[in-house]
Amino acid sequence: MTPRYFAVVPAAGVGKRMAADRPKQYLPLLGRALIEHTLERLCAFSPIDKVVVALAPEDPYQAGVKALNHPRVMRCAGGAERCHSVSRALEALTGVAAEHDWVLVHDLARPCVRAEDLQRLLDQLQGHPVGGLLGVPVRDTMKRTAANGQVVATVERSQLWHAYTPQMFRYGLLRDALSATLARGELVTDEAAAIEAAGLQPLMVEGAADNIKVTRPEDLALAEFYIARQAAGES
Ligand SMILES: Nc1ccn([C@@H]2O[C@H](COP(=O)(O)OP(=O)(O)OP(=O)(O)O)[C@@H](O)[C@H]2O)c(=O)n1
Ligand SMILES: C[C@](O)(CO)[C@H](O)COP(=O)(O)O
Repeated sequence: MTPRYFAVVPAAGVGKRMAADRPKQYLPLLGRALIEHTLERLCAFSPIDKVVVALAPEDPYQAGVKALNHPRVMRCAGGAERCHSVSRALEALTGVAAEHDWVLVHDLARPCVRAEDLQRLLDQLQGHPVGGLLGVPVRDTMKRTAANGQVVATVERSQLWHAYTPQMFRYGLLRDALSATLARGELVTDEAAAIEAAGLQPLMVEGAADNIKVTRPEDLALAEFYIARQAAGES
């Protein structure tokens, strides 16, 4: 049976590292809240049937967000950590997604994601037994330090990647791997880590480096720069 595609969007963070007057998903980006950009891109990608957005239960800002009223958007309550928010969004798909359907987990905080990268993920994972994620190769020399800041090693970088999102896995596999991880009392910062903990190997799919996560204040200007470059047709 042809699998369907669902997006899960963790959007319940408080943006501590942004140190702004509101959660970063509601900060202006080119005149619109950041959340509008990310959800608009996901809703415009036609293979995606539904977008489940995990929001903070007490979030007073969501009322003004146009994209949250898109017919394909569902909302659910997020959790204390990103992995809890993802787990709750997967629960919200119970009875909606079939076990073999694909779930693309994408950070709300990544508004620059390109449609061509979403399509590349679908194309390259179509027949893959596990699933995978977008990422970019590390470009700098990588060092490991001790707690005191002293460099203890140079890490061989030819097989090192920055893990990005979306991270795309079969619904049943991701749900079970993540719930097993959480049941062990472990926290993971991405979905691939839960899949790896289940002894499986996700496929890394190289994507555009401009699919950045807006984390710190300077990232807002960077995201605006990248979105403007994309609009001008620059790769
Ligand atoms: N309990 C949480 C924490 C984070 N997120 C979401 O996970 C994505 C990536 O997390 P991050 O960039 O760390 O966002 P914040 O947790 O808000 O940032 P900070 O760590 O600086 O507070 C964001 O879209 C964020 O909204 C979430 O849904 N639920
Ligand atoms: C999922 C992620 O964006 C992959 O790099 C990253 O792990 C999120 O980390 P955060 O600390 O929750 O932003």
